[in-house]
Amino acid sequence: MAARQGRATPARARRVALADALGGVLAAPLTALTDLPPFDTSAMDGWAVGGPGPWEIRSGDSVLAGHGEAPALADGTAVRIATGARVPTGTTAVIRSEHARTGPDRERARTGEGGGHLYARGDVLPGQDIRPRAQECRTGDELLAAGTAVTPAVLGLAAAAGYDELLTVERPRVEVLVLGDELLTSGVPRDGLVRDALGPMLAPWLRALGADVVAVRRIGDDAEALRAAVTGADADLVVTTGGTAAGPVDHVHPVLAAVGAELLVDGVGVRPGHPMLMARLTGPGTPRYVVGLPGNPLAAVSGLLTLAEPLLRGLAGHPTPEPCRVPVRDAVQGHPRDTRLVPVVHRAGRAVPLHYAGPAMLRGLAEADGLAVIPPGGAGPEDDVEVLALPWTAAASVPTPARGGCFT
Ligand SMILES: Nc1nc2c(c(=O)[nH]1)N[C@H]1C(S)=C(S)[C@@H](COP(=O)(O)OP(=O)(O)OC[C@H]3O[C@@H](n4cnc5c(N)ncnc54)[C@H](O)[C@@H]3O)O[C@H]1N2
Ligand code: MOO
Repeated sequence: MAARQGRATPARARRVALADALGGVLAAPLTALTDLPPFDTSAMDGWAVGGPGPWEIRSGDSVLAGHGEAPALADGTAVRIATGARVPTGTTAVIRSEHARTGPDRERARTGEGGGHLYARGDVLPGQDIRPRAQECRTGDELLAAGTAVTPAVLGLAAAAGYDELLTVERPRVEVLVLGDELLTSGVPRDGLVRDALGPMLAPWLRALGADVVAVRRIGDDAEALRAAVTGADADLVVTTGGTAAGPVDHVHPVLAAVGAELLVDGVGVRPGHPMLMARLTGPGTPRYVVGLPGNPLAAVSGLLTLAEPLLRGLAGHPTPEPCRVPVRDAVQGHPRDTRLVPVVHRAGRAVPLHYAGPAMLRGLAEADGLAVIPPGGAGPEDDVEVLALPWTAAASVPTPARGGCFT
């Protein structure tokens, strides 16, 4: 549902300099602005030759990379050429320096004129060591599809193909509203107050998911302040933390009802995180979304991975990744009706469940590289389970074709 909503929302595109495009997503196909190579190019340092040898060496002349077009090469002649240089018209092959020898011409030697002839040490095949123009692509060829993630390699290809800027999907703008009167922003817990663990965690996490986090605001348990923050946010997505349950100061549901938001998800069968929600705010412009994360920190992460991440992925134009399935090393207790998410770490091709996986705990998660999806009733040793990757480990994971799983 979250992924579908994200994909259905029209993406905004913007032009960015190559140097600023890393990590973005192509908003349009990357088509070649040039043939590649743009001209017939020597692949080796050596000799450009015309026709069959031996060849008379064109003296006083070398064809270098980056130079304009050299004079045409007549049949039976050769000229020194460097790797990357444009081969002169009339060139039928390039011979590497180590595959040729030069010999003074008898007549020139006799007259003391110098110069000489070039002899191949082996067979010379027509076209050898010439990279023909457009070998890699022709102008207008589609090199990469819209939706491709901009990696360092994509930047290199785009530059080679003539781009100074790329059209990328604008990063979804996200505001984070951290709710709760009991939260401290520094020091150790005291007098019933606890440290805000979500503010410091969510902004970088959301950035790693491709979001532009425009603000992290701390709001007490104050319905009016929450209403003002939700309606006044200049963002595609507002992520709230805490206040999703039905306690006396849990204001998320009443505020969403008061502002006429449409609840798309109102609680899920997953532990921790069952009170998570997603809503759409209607109004002028593109739809804005609210994802309400429960206050318990691991419950918040559960909502982050299962609601906010797929929504953001859709809004940012990222394709949906293939699910990873990995065998669990140890039995994992399940919930009788709901799915459980359990922090795991990959060891020797197995997902090892970690301790300290309670809804209010981050100790297991901080050591984890994924969250295993444990079906109702639990999983036995060696059962294959889906593992949700964490953004900082997802980049390092590779699919294993045999089982379709992912191992870091
Ligand atoms: N009667 C019921 N009570 C609760 C239920 C239920 O089904 N019936 N569900 C529980 C579950 S499960 C969760 S999860 C929480 C969700 O509650 P809220 O989203 O309303 O969150 P809060 O009440 O605001 O906080 C819960 C807990 O988390 C701590 N918290 C909140 N924000 C932060 C933060 N930024 N950093 C660290 N810790 C935070 C807060 O102090 C509370 O301890 O509801 C249960 N109750
Ligand atoms: O959903 Mo609660 O997250 O079980 O802690």
